[in-house]
Amino acid sequence: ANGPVTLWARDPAHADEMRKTRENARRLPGITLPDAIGIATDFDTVSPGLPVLLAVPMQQLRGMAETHAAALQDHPLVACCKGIELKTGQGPTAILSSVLPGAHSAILTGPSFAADIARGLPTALTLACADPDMGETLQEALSTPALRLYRTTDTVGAELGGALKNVIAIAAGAVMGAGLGDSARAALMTRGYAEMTRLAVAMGARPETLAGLSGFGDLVLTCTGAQSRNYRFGHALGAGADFDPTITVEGAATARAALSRAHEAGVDLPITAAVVALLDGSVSVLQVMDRLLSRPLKEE
Ligand SMILES: NC(=O)C1=CN([C@@H]2O[C@H](COP(=O)(O)OP(=O)(O)OC[C@H]3O[C@@H](n4cnc5c(N)ncnc54)[C@H](O)[C@@H]3O)[C@@H](O)[C@H]2O)C=CC1
Ligand SMILES: O=C(CO)COP(=O)(O)O
Repeated sequence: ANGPVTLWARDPAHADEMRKTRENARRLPGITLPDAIGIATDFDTVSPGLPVLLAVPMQQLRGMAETHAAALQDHPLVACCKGIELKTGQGPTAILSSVLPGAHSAILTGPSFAADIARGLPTALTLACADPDMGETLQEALSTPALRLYRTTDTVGAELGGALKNVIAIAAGAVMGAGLGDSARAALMTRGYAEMTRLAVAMGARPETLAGLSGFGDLVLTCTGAQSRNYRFGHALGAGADFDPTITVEGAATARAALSRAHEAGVDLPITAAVVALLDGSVSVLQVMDRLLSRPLKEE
């Protein structure tokens, strides 16, 4: 809507197909790419200074940034991924700073299914950037009449909200897949939100960021929206059904990464620990629920 925009793809055959059909049939079927979107396989065709949005899975962000470091360093960088890197415990903006020292980076996160945004449906997101001036510039450049961006300088809070809600969404899906009911899901979402806030605040986040779009907002969407891959993956786990292993499910690696960060910080994450146990296959959903329900009674 604010074009022109260049869509970069690493696979030349896929880029050619999208140029011919004006559709990304593999990732976004049924949406015609607007004329203002050009398709490139060469990063160098993007004019220096224009923001680059990095929409790759979390565990691939470092490798992608390293491969294209020379081309990326002249651009403001906006990470669109949600998660914590398994091998370092870092979030997207810390990864970009470590690969590209001196790079200006931000994170775009919040409740949004790509297919909804592509259809022009109303959506509100969080743009987090430590540099307030750059945050304001990006907020204006990326907002459209249907896509409303709120800004914050709390990158830690925005990143952790987006990362941790995926873990809780797996748990919510598992509860529903196992037939434990809407009330159980509501309990899990609420205690999950407490857990997300506990870890994020221990990592330096502001609690009000977690209460915003990037935390609470995205938790609600992902734990209730059938489009969510994390929710659907959890649902399959709970129902004992198969799930296509090629689908990106960010919460799986992030659950493990969050748990090790929580251990270091001395923070208790019972739901995240339960998700990791489920992923390991060491317990069933019913055993996990029994464990959670039999914890000592305490104040809310
Ligand atoms: N799909 C959605 O509705 C939303 C996705 N996100 C986040 O965006 C991130 C990406 O998700 P999706 O685009 O949905 O995943 P996806 O799996 O559908 O697509 C990821 C794309 O990245 C490419 N890719 C993977 N590794 C790469 C590498 N090393 N170098 C270059 N390209 C690489 C893949 O070929 C693919 O085109 C995730 O962290 C997700 O949580 C955030 C909000 C909404
Ligand atoms: O982050 C998302 C919605 O805000 C997309 O969720 P999934 O990755 O679970 O599909």
